[in-house]
Amino acid sequence: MTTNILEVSDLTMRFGGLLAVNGVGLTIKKGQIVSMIGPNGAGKTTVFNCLTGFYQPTAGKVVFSGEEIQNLSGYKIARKGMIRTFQHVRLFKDMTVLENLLVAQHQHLNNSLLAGLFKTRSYRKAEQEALDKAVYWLEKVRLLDDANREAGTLAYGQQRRLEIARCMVTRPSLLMLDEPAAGLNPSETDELKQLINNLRDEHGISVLLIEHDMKLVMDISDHIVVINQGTPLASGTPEQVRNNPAVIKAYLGEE
Ligand SMILES: Nc1ncnc2c1ncn2[C@@H]1O[C@H](COP(=O)(O)OP(=O)(O)OP(=O)(O)O)[C@@H](O)[C@H]1O
Repeated sequence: MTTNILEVSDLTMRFGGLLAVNGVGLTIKKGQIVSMIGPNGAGKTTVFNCLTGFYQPTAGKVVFSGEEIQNLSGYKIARKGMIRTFQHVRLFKDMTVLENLLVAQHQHLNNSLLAGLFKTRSYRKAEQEALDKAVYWLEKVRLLDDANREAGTLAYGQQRRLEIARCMVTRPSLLMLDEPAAGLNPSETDELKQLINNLRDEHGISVLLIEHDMKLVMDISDHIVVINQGTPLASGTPEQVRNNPAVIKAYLGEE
């Protein structure tokens, strides 16, 4: 049995004349934290969009939990356990913090309209489980005291944590975070690092991270993939990537 949760090979995405992603490959083993780095416009978010079904890749193969998914819709891929956040926070800002987590779970529940109307026993049980899970994750991301606040009134760092909780209530096996540290101060970034490590260590989650904060990337990653102008440039451990002259020139040298 494979220990790889994700195997991507020759991933290519073309927008008209622009080759945004050109033959990218990456592998994530179960329980690994893998980061994808590269200069602005390198194609990182486009890779995310291809993996999660927002875009249909022009070419390439994506195997998730042993199954090819490159032709599936985003909805089906999410139900298989690949869940992402976005570069810019996307919460239901007029709903409360708690409601955000309940809505996320309803999108994954299989209850019929009739079961909801008549509030059957199985419906009530599912509702209670959803509530318990929301409370569990709110505690984990230190937002339980804010459960009844409108999500839009939270500080930015709290909104970022709520986004992660919203992913986690759907029980993903692969969590994909698009620049989760953007806009966070150093102590919030440190807290984020602990949270991501905890998701892996206590919940067995694999993580794919896009991030520009090099300290976070170097501290947290088991493996790093570097892309430049859509093309794979290097991959390896943080140590190997940090010392790779091509990476230093293309990316770190820009800092
Ligand atoms: N829907 C689209 N249509 C046309 N071009 C696109 C589209 N999405 C992305 N691109 C282009 O693809 C290239 C890669 O963009 P992408 O956002 O994936 O880079 P990135 O590495 O995530 O950048 P950043 O670090 O700045 O977020 C860019 O040239 C971008 O303009």
